[in-house]
Amino acid sequence: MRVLVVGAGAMGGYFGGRLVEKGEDVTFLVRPGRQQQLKKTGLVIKSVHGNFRSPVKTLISGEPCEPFDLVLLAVKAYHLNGAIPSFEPYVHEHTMILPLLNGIRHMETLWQHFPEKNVLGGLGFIETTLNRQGEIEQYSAVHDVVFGEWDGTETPRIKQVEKLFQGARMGSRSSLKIQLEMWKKYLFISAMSGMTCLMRSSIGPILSSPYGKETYKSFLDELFSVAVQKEPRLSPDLPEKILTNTARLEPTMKSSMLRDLEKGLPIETDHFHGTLIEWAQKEQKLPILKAIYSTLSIYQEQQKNSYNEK
Ligand SMILES: NC(=O)C1=CN([C@@H]2O[C@H](COP(=O)(O)OP(=O)(O)OC[C@H]3O[C@@H](n4cnc5c(N)ncnc54)[C@H](OP(=O)(O)O)[C@@H]3O)[C@@H](O)[C@H]2O)C=CC1
Ligand SMILES: CC(C)(CO)C(=O)C(=O)O
Repeated sequence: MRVLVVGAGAMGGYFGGRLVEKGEDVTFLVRPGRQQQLKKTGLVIKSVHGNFRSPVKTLISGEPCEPFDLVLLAVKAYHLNGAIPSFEPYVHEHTMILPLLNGIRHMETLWQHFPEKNVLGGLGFIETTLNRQGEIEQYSAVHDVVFGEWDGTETPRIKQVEKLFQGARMGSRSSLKIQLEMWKKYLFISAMSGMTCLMRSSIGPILSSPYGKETYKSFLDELFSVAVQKEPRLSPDLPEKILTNTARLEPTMKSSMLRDLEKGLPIETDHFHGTLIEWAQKEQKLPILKAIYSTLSIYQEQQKNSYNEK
């Protein structure tokens, strides 16, 4: 299977790199800066599961290339609109697009540009970031990809994707409930990114702080109250379950949004928190969600201004 990884960043670089390590036919669609870096150093993964370094095939949008069988989409939500025209020419009738972005709203964006049958549902569970040298650093035990048909059916092409990932140094599984799994991760990550960025801390100290757990649960209840209107199949005990699972994480675990914020990079708060506020009913108060979104919007404005000044 010919694979195009769109976004050779923290997550795309990691999973794409693991496929290269397995010997799969992988090309990375990159912009010129990242291409230079990859040409110089190769793709470098520094991971708790073992390091890897290798030259990789890169493609700059516009260069001629046959369409791919699978597009592994791993850009940030705020880059999606810019990225779509750059990989569109390499998508044909039978190409599967597997988005690994956090959130839900990117699905609507993809359906506006591609036939629905081309787009799978997907998730990446991993804690990874790019360091100053453009190397991929991966920290905790989890490093899994989950994928499935959006309509929950079992298809031969999903079996092909299963085969692609099997034997690579990473976890992978298909899901017949990918919509629900994406919603659950969306609530989990909205809560985790919101709380870790608000409190500027990894998860352990937040949950053991005086009102940390209580605030976390109230925040999850707010997020759930909006989500369940869009996806009524979500179970009422979901906030409690997410809190329990969050408390089991390594205490040092940070959200990728906090890692980006610490580096002064843009963040996905519009995609996570802003979307939920937009989807809420007018009468829903959502005090914690609005406080977190406001806090992160201030950061976002300051980040844009400091970037413009450079
Ligand atoms: N990092 C993590 O631990 C996890 C992240 N996620 C989710 O995965 C998604 C990606 O996050 P992450 O990997 O951290 O992001 P990164 O910023 O590390 O990587 C994104 C990459 O996309 C590239 N890119 C952007 N636009 C284009 C384009 N038009 N053409 C080619 N490449 C492009 C950027 O390249 P350039 O160098 O050119 O800017 C960058 O390297 C997000 O939705 C995030 O929430 C989910 C689970 C865990
Ligand atoms: C919490 C984590 C690391 C889990 O995959 C994540 O999705 C993120 O920070 O973007």
